[in-house]
Amino acid sequence: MKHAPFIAVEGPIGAGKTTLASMLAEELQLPVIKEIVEENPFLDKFYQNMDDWSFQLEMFFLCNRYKQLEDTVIHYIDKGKPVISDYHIYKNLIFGERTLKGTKRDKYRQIYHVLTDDLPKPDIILYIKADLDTLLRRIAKRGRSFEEAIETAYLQQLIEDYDAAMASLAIREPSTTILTIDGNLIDFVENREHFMEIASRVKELMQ
Ligand SMILES: Nc1ncnc2c1ncn2[C@@H]1O[C@H](COP(=O)(O)OP(=O)(O)OP(=O)(O)O)[C@@H](O)[C@H]1O
Ligand SMILES: Nc1nc(=O)c2ncn([C@H]3C[C@H](O)[C@@H](CO)O3)c2[nH]1
Repeated sequence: MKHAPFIAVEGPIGAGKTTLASMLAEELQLPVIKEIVEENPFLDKFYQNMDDWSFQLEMFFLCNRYKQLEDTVIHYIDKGKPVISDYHIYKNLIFGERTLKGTKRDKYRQIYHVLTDDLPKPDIILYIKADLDTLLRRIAKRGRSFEEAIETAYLQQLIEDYDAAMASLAIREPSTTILTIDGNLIDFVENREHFMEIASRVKELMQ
């Protein structure tokens, strides 16, 4: 890889994206971009009633991430500096396709493409896969009260949506390297060797 890489960590809710991105940033001495969660005024309402709140929520996430990615381009990518993010804006489409219906979904798709088609794609995506039991355990461990209302069927659906989206991305974006991490077997939090294995794979990819 000749230029400074743009690295994104992806995976369904609670997979460990923020945790892994922060650990890698420290180990590899990279700046880290984290998604904004606590200031989101719609998330709580959305988990109580998805049909009523999905459009507001998806638009809020999209605008926030668009701004964050614009800043990332200005401060890092255009200056040739490597950076790691705990999400990729592509996740908006994964969620939007799942939570929106009918004309709102059509409008959202169009807005998504207008905003993002010319933005840089990550060079490396670390895709953390995990099964439903693992995700439910981690979401419970984190203990955000508004996430108690997450339905298992929704989470299971997202696991499948992520798998399909990553498979399609691998075909459409051959310049993005996707490194899949089995989040059920590889415990980068408790097992230092597991973490160092991931860190050295990323270092190799950055060469
Ligand atoms: N490999 C792991 N082993 C044990 N616990 C983990 C592991 N990865 C993450 N956790 C824990 O699981 C919880 C969720 O992790 P984290 O917040 O990093 O997930 P996330 O993918 O960023 O979530 P979200 O999709 O909501 O942004 C945290 O409490 C974290 O400490
Ligand atoms: N509907 C929807 N669309 C998104 O783009 C999106 N991104 C994150 N989330 C939810 C997952 C966690 O609860 C919490 C923190 O990641 O926010 C989303 N929900």
